[in-house]
Amino acid sequence: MLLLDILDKKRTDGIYIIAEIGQNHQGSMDVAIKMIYEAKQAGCHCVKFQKSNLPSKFTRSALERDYKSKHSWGSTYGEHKEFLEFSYEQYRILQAYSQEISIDFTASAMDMHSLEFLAELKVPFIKIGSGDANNFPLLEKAANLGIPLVISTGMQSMLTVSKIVDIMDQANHKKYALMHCVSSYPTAPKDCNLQWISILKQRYPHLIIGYSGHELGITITKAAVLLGAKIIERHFTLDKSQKGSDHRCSLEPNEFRSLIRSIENFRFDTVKPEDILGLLDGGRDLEEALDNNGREKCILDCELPCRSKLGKSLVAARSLKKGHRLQRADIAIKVSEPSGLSAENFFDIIDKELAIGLNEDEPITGASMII
Ligand SMILES: CC(=O)N[C@H](C=O)[C@@H](O)[C@H](O)[C@H](O)COP(=O)(O)O
Ligand SMILES: C=C(OP(=O)(O)O)C(=O)O
Repeated sequence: MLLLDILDKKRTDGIYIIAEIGQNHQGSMDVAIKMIYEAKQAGCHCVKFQKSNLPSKFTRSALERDYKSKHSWGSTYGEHKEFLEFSYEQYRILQAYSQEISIDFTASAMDMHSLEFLAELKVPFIKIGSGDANNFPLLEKAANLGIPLVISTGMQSMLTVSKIVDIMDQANHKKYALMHCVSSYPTAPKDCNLQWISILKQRYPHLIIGYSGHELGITITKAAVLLGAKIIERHFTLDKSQKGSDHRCSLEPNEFRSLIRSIENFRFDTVKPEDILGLLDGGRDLEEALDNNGREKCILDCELPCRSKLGKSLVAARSLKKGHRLQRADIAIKVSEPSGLSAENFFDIIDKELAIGLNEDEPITGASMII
């Protein structure tokens, strides 16, 4: 399998292409099957879905909040997500069809239950999306399962990235890649910060670095490959004009085909940014995408809406009394409404004493604890 060969450094010439079907299937198995077929025809190596167990990923109030958007499939966010979620049985059908036509099949594990389910399905690798890159217990568990991982780093600081690497090291897990990603839909060229691919490569020369892009078009993704990204993930759609948050920044089958054809014709390893502009005949957009203004990887302003909608918080895993000292099992990591302390603080609050009682799913904030 190409991805494993890339992770094992047995192949330095191939680029692994993931078609992120995500929730672009509109809740329809027929559409999902057609998308898998089209992704295979376009030359993609893998189709990827997003698996959530809704009460594990979201607090009750996050599921109950109104979701008024032209992209909404329900009146609450929970109804919307329920409409787009395939069952375990449906996943098995999609996996079997992918096997039949020889395309890799996987999903992002968006909570512990989904991680366990995907491990049971024996997918070739599990994706950890940007929303869970700071979900350290999920990363620990995934690493300890020994399954190859592809971990996105959107909405995260460099400090969080270094913690991800520490967690993988502690578990002695070596089969994983980090994806440069900006969680803004679509990402404006000036926010793409493609040079962070080079920075990740310099900082972690032993790791495979990839790119999960949300920009419009394919030129910036081609530049990511020239900068050394070995795994490419783009959202896939049959028609960009459809209802749904991700269609606009997705690629249609012909665009994927054209991206893959270009990548196959690249005959260089890593190219200097100044040469990429000439090679790709790039204009202003590419220039902006390649310029990170000397910035260290950080959480970008354009990512704040996504972080506030889908970023994970620390919440009470069960009802807890005032005065209780927090233990690992007391803390769950969920999308919470309102939000609590950001998930990357998980280890910092263990053993802290609660200043107030908390009900299950209530956010844990600075004010919840005696410091
Ligand atoms: C951060 C993250 O999970 N992002 C995912 C992957 O890129 C997206 O596909 C979201 O699931 C999608 O944009 C959510 O849209 P809505 O809120 O309309 O269901
Ligand atoms: C959120 C996801 O991806 P990314 O962060 O790479 O966009 C995902 O794969 O579910």
